[in-house]
Amino acid sequence: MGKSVNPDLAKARSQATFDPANLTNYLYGGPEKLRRKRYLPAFVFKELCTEMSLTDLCLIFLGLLTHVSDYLGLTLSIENMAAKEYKEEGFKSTDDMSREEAYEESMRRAVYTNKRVLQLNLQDQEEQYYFREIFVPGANPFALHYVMFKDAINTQGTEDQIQKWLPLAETYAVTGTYAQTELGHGTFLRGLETTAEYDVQREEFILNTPTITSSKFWPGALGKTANVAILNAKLITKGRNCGMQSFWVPLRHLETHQPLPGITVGDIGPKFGYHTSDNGFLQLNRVRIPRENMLMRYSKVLQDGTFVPPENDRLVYVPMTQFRFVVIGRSGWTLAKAVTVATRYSAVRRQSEITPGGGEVQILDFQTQQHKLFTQIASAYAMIIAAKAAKDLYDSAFSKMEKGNLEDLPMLHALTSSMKAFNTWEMATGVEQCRMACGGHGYLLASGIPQMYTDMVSACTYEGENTVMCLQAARFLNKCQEAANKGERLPQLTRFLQTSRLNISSSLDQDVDLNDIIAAYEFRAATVISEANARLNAGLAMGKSQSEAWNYASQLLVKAALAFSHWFTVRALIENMRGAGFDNSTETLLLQLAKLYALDGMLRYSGDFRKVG
Ligand SMILES: CCCCC/C=C\C/C=C\C/C=C\CCCCC(=O)SCCNC(=O)CCNC(=O)[C@H](O)C(C)(C)COP(=O)(O)OP(=O)(O)OC[C@H]1O[C@@H](n2cnc3c(N)ncnc32)[C@H](O)[C@@H]1OP(=O)(O)O
Ligand SMILES: Cc1cc2nc3c(=O)[nH]c(=O)nc-3n(C[C@H](O)[C@H](O)[C@H](O)COP(=O)(O)OP(=O)(O)OC[C@H]3O[C@@H](n4cnc5c(N)ncnc54)[C@H](O)[C@@H]3O)c2cc1C
Repeated sequence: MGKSVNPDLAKARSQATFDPANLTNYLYGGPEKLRRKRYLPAFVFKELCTEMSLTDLCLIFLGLLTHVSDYLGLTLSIENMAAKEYKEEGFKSTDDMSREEAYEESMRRAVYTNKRVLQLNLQDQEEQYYFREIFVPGANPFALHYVMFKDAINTQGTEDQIQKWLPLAETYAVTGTYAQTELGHGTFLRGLETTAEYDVQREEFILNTPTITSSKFWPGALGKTANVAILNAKLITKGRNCGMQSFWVPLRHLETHQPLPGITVGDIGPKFGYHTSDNGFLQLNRVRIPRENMLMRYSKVLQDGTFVPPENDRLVYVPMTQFRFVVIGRSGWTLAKAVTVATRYSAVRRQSEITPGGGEVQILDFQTQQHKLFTQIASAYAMIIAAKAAKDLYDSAFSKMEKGNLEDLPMLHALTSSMKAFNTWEMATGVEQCRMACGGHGYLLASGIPQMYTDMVSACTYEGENTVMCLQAARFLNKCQEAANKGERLPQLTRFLQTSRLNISSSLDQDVDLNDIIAAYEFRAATVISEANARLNAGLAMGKSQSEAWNYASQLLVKAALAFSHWFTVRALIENMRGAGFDNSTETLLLQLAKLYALDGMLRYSGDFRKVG
């Protein structure tokens, strides 16, 4: 039975000047990926919410036959799925639940999806994500398990450790978390106090949180869900502090789920959002783990306690860099969801008149409403497309790193740090704009937008607080500026510092040329980076130390990192829209959207652009 679509919405859709399928296929990576994305959740959702009749099964089976090559496994597993095992009483909204009930509801759904992902043998990370996102729309109690816990094993573990631990994680024989942040330190990792002291007699590490501030605090799933942690601690061996290392630490008994001896663990309490994630605390009272539990891909502790340092002590940070890419990508999709809700609402909401007596109009007809929403549609596209461009850079750099070539690590760290800050701040602002564009109904939890905000705005804090991440990127940009000042060769990504010139051909009465837009953003970034460098050097000239001069210039350094990210985003958007092979009508529209995004950015940062002429 087809759902009836609101006539205003149907009318708005009928006026499209392009075929949405072209765009959807592009965004999801092609018709095949799109079909899988649509099919899997819809199929299993049906399994959840209705009694699966034999007729249903036959229809589905017949329907699947047309894709038998892809879905044979899925089809066959449907047969054994007919059992009532997955009959649920349907989904209950968590909006009216207590935090405890909401956690349990999310846990029920997450366990269900974990089982189905295994039964359907979904190997593709994206497909797993689509699947889970439909059933556990809020914070998933297994979020850390899916991402950072497994990534840490894969990137920090030896081959033997990966062979031993990854199957346990993949089959949920263990449920993991990534425990790094402490009550006293989240940003300043060199300040972490948890220790892992090597006992050469018993070839074990003794893990200890010696002070209240050293208690692990914030890790997701620590409160109730996880029974193992990848835990970061200061390694001490032969009396020497060897810096932060990662360890596989059992937390709870695998059968009883009770905390193990020496472990005090629990939930940190209510939060602004992420209510269905049990962020917790952990205290370790001289807990012993075998030497083999240190993740030793890059650094090692030999039986006699000798520490073998990594080739680059930043490699221990790779799981954070990897997860920053996830955040960069998901920020655009989060905004895309919010602006879809707000735009649809604006097509069906009739309020006030434009022409007196002319009757109430769709609020989408107000230019102010269009400005609120179309700029956010453009921003969502920009972030999604820039994230793809950044990921391509990441993949090529990461494949070099896996062969031992670490030359791109600084660029990668700078790119992930600045883009994570830029995208999450833009996402937070954009989602809130979409909420307000829906008036009172945007304030209802039923709109879905408030939870998107309260859950996802935490991404401005976790995985590297945004200001700190901008300053990290600024370290790299400032070094490049110093090299540019000396006429030295720069990494490809920052060569514009030496070449950018302001030779804009567009004049105000012409339709702006896209190349001029890229040139303007490039020149703005080069100018702001150069100004930050000049302020730093002015601080040094005033007799300040390097660190005092850095602090003196830090506000400009943050601006430099954001201007760099903005340029990277505008360039990626325009270049990808031009080169994507769309039909004329779609390409015209997308380039119009790219111009809207870029010109809106110039208005929002008009100070920078006026200053650079
Ligand atoms: C809206 C979208 C949401 C999407 C969500 C997606 C999915 C949902 C699922 C899960 C979400 C749920 C929960 C979220 C989980 C969150 C998990 C966490 O938060 S884990 C904890 C994260 N913590 C941090 O990120 C800590 C940040 N701090 C640091 O990284 C460091 O302390 C530092 C700020 C970088 C400072 O480091 P340090 O003091 O050691 O050194 P510096 O002197 O600053 O730098 C030295 C040198 O090292 C380089 N460097 C630093 N880090 C890295 C790195 N990662 N990679 C490479 N290089 C690095 C740095 O550049 C310096 O180099 P140089 O300039 O040459 O000297
Ligand atoms: C929802 C959520 C989930 C999380 N999940 C996990 C997890 O699973 N595992 C985990 O280990 N951690 C987790 N965290 C912790 C998170 O990683 C930290 O909160 C984050 O790293 C920020 O550290 P902090 O809280 O100590 O803030 P602080 O660093 O204390 O930041 C406070 C202020 O100080 C400023 N500041 C700090 N250092 C500098 C500097 N050098 N220069 C200028 N300004 C500075 C910041 O900009 C900020 O304005 C989570 C946090 C949240 C909110």
